Amino acid sequence: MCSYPSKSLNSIASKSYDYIIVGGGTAGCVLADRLSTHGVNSVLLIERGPVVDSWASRVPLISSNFQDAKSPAYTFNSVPLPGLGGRSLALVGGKALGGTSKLNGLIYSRSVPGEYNAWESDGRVGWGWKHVERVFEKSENCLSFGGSPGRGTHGPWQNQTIEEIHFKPVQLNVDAASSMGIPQSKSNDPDASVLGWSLLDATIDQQKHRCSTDTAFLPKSIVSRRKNLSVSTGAIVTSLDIEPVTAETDILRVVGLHLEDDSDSKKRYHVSCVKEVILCAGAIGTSQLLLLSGVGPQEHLTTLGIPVLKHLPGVGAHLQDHISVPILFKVPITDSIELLMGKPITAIKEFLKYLFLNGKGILGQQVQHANIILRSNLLDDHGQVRKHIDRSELDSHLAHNIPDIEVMFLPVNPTDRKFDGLAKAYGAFSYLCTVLKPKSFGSLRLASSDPRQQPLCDLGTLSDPEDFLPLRKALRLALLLSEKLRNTGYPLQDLSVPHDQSDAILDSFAKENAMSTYHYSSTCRMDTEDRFGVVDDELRVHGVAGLRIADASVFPQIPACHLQAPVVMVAERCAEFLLKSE
Ligand SMILES: Cc1cc2nc3c(=O)[nH]c(=O)nc-3n(C[C@H](O)[C@H](O)[C@H](O)COP(=O)(O)OP(=O)(O)OC[C@H]3O[C@@H](n4cnc5c(N)ncnc54)[C@H](O)[C@@H]3O)c2cc1C
Repeated sequence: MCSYPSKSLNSIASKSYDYIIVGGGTAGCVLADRLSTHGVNSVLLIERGPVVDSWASRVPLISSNFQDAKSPAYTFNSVPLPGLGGRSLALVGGKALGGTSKLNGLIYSRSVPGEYNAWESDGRVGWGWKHVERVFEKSENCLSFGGSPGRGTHGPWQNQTIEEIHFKPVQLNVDAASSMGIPQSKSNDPDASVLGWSLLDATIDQQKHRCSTDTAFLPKSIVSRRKNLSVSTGAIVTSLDIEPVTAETDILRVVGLHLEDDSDSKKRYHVSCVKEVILCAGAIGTSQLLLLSGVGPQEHLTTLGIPVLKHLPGVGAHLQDHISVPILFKVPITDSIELLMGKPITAIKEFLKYLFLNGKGILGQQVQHANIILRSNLLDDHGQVRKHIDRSELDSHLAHNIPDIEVMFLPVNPTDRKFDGLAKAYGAFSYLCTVLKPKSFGSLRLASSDPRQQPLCDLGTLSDPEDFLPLRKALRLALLLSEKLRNTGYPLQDLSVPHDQSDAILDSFAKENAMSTYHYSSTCRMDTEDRFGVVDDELRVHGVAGLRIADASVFPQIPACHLQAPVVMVAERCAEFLLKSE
């Protein structure tokens, strides 16, 4: 079997390409495919990590375990976070062709139409739901609801909803939610109400393999065939080559970039760009690279001795993440994913089921099967659904109805905390209570001018006291659900649970237990320069010609969903902008 046709640094060095894409992650693979389809433009995609295509990387559940030594993940700690009493949080992302889509939790979610209508009403021309719906549709091949309004069946990126719920507490929770007046709603249905529980769409293909953006958009067959497309892996871009357009002007233009072997900093390479460079290095990598290249807040760059080419204060100024707080219970080990560790015979059975029964069983699924997403003002102070709700409050197209909390049902311990007997004597079930529209935000700054040193990431978690309001409601809703489970006789036992439901106890529980949802975003927001924006409505970096950004950095605010589908939508949109301008 021939290996992936990745190009060496020597073979691309000193050459010119029409388009150069930095970062072959979730967005970068989409863009590389779209820009090279017609064979007119020469396209170079540069990815820092390797090509990963092992059997394990395709099995949905196994490939989601980013703590496994073989996972193509990078991890590092945030700076100490004042909102969490000085605790740091672990940050995680993908470092491989396909980026974070190689190891994420597989959820495919677009957020509600109101999300994009809010962008539009805030001035982002061409980003309302009526503009982006068809773009979501274009990328996807929806295997479950194909033919439903707004769902695509012709795109390369497959997703499906697996109807079978394996774990009893998940089933009991969706039953409990229904009994509390939270109805089932269809995942990603643009007309569904903003109050509902859903079985989730997941980027799992027909063969029950993970469908990451490298396998969907840039399979070996495409890259081998397209002579105008070069993919180079294991290469880190260390800075952009930016010059004044002419000697008399202060208008800047990107003309190429500098790069090195990721594991060897001795030799430097350069490639030139004829048309544009597009940054797809993720919300952390993209802002880091701009800062390293002298594009960012003047004061910060000067402190590090980096020559300031363009003073752009918005770069790295608005790092956002969803804030998650897990409540954990002990459950019988057979009712949790921990059974794969604690019960070797069951693990072998699941393995054989996956192999020989067309991906059936636990391994062929995502970790998170179902969730509740809603707007917290639909709950009263005790976490109960309000008695009188006006129909207009449920309309998902309205910007002021965007859901702001999610309760995920996880049949596993999602934290890095160790508990005696877990995965041996018992398993874990957790409610991951998440603030989807945090007011808190932090920043990304360089630790040094060394491109290999991780930047200083301040996630800003719980730095805005207003975030405690939706969080308390999410925690109370989860505790109500847990009571309903106990009332059915189900043996839930406390593992990490708030002692009571007073505001003070819930808030301190949140501070002690909050974790990253790994949804970094908005470090190079799409907005005008005077409002701390970094890119305009066609994703062009303010003040630097020939440079765009298309990844999780550009969201004006973090979307109220898991981020990979909106990231792919942004990449598709960027390809449209570029091809239209030819
Ligand atoms: C553990 C985890 C679980 C998640 N679960 C879900 C989920 O279930 N559903 C969902 O929708 N979202 C999920 N997310 C979030 C989602 O996957 C990401 O937000 C999204 O994939 C980010 O896409 P991106 O293109 O912006 O960045 P990435 O996919 O991270 O791509 C960036 C790429 O750029 C490369 N790169 C960076 N710097 C350089 C450089 N200087 N030179 C060359 N290459 C560089 C990196 O190696 C990487 O491959 C999860 C995230 C994590 C970490």
